Amino acid sequence: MFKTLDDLPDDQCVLVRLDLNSPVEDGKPQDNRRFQRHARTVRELMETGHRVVLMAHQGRPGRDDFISLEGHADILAEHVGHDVGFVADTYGEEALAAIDALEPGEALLLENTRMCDDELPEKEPEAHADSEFVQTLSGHVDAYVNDAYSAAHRAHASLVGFPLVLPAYAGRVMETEYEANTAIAEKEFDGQVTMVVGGTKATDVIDVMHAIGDKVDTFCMGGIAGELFLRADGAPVGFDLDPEADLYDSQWDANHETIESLIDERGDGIRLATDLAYEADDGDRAEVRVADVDEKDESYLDIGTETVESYEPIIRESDAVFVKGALGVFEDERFSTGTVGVLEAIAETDCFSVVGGGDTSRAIEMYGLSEDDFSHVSIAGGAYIRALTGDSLIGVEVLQQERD
Ligand SMILES: Nc1ncnc2c1ncn2[C@@H]1O[C@H](COP(=O)(O)OP(=O)(O)O)[C@@H](O)[C@H]1O
Ligand SMILES: O=C(OP(=O)(O)O)[C@H](O)COP(=O)(O)O
Repeated sequence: MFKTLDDLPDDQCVLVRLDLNSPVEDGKPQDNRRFQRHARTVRELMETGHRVVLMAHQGRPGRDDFISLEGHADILAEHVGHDVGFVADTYGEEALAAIDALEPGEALLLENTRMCDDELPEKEPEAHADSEFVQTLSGHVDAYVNDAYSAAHRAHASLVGFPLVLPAYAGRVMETEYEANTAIAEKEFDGQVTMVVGGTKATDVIDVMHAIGDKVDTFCMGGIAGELFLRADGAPVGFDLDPEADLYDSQWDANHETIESLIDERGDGIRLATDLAYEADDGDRAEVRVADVDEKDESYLDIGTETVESYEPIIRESDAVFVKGALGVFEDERFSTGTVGVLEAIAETDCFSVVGGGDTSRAIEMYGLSEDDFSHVSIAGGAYIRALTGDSLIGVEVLQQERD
């Protein structure tokens, strides 16, 4: 097990890794469950008199959601109930001066860790620990807290480097998500187990579908992942109309062999959409049967109504349902039918259910569903699905290693 905030000595300057990676609309981060959950860790550290230095990432370089964390500091402060400062620097002089000036009970958010060159390359923890980023920041703090369970599957510097250099602890979100997801991975179900797979990060899911396959009877597919499966099944869909967007093509290149072998192996255990929705010229939602598509000339933004109706009875007959990723662009009400239909079907049954993903779990409150209707709502997506396979997460592993 790892040490927690209960083991942290008094009066520390703590470097805390959060996961505030959020949906971005018009260049602004959108409030979501991640702020609310991490606020608990931050508030506890501030109110017990520590000096709190926060690190987090947002988006991926080159994407529209790769933005500064300035707006995140304001949203976090609202949830914490105390001011949270912001400095537009990751570990340069400005950041170090701001850290050194912190008073007990104050908190400061550093700039997007992915703006620092040392952060992103996936490397061994030892190599990250030697980086200038980790060595420099470590010299200005006493301890490291990792609260970012939902990013713990990534071997990035801010997640795996610091625990080798500083006394390291798990934050409250790390602790609760780890306990919940480990317990879920160990659960056995008598009846049908269904996994609803969608979202944009198809690679994260497809990577582990073989390993999860033992536990899951039926996969119901949607989102980008679902369209890639349709392509492997011979439909003329599942590629980028605008190659700049790169939602499909590189994920297809990386995963098509795995997808083809999954379809071969599992046959009917993988349910694909039979119809898809798109935006018609008049701006309304329109639907097309997959069998009638000769050539992809629309972006498909949701599974169709017939598909939702075919997934609902599978969910009603299940003992356990896991959701990873939205089945459509639910943020736009016209394309929320798939995601909301599936969530409502789960909410109406008393099956064991987990909804995962920072983005996907937002659909619950957006469409008037209650968190209480699900057994567990995780703010982790890729990390939770990996945990279900029983595999460890690198960010958790380094926290668990005892150091002198
Ligand atoms: N067909 C689609 N085209 C574009 N985006 C989609 C599509 N289907 C789902 N999405 C998007 O997927 C996002 C969630 O996916 P992802 O980031 O992989 O999951 P999470 O963060 O919940 O783990 C949602 O914000 C939704 O808008
Ligand atoms: O949002 C995240 O993961 P998720 O979408 O799987 O929940 C994490 O912040 C990891 O982000 P990344 O997938 O860009 O490495």
